[in-house]
Amino acid sequence: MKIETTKLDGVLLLTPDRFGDSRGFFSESWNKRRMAEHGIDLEFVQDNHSLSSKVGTIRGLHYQTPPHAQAKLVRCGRGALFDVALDIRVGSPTFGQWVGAELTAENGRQLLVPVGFAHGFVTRAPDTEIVYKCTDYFAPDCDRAIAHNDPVLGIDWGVSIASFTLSDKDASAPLLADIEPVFAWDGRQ
Ligand SMILES: Cc1cn([C@H]2C[C@H](O)[C@@H](COP(=O)(O)OP(=O)(O)O[C@H]3O[C@H](C)C(=O)[C@H](O)[C@H]3O)O2)c(=O)[nH]c1=O
Repeated sequence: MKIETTKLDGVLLLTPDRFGDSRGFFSESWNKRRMAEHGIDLEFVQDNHSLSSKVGTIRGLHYQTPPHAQAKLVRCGRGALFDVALDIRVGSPTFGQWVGAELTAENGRQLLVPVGFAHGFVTRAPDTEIVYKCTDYFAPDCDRAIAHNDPVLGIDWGVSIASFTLSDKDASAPLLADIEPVFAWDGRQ
């Protein structure tokens, strides 16, 4: 397992080992005990799986508010996507900053998105499937969105396309400056 830090505290890139043979490969995509040995102690309760047919489909940026805030461990099951985590912890030295990583079925990379961060992705291949683990259950009343094209955030999705494919919710999501602040930075670097 390779674990890489990012410029955002707690947002990690994980690359599980793959054991190849003449049939293909085997990989443990999540191992609670091994992750705890690396100081990553998360209790996942829900797995999500979505298919996005078109290149340039954006889902996000989303988060759930307390008491149902979610940390997520994201990977790509088929195709390719660019996954983004955005710091929305008020008082954080990296508030409003984002990091992104290309996750593909081929590279097997995973992005760990802690509580206090919004999450979104854009597809970079047709029929891309994302699978991710969540530390709390879906709570529609706590479901929130931030505009993928907020000019202050300046997220470079890395897909040159005339128009992205978005849900109505995402097409009308508020700017970061207009959301209700619900996460506070805990002061640890
Ligand atoms: C998130 C979720 C949705 N749903 C139902 C609600 C809707 O009827 C349908 C589609 O929901 P939504 O349009 O919110 O799906 P996405 O746009 O893929 O949302 C997700 O996209 C970004 C990338 C995320 O990180 C979140 O997990 C989540 O917000 O699935 C459920 O039944 N359970 C769930 O956990």
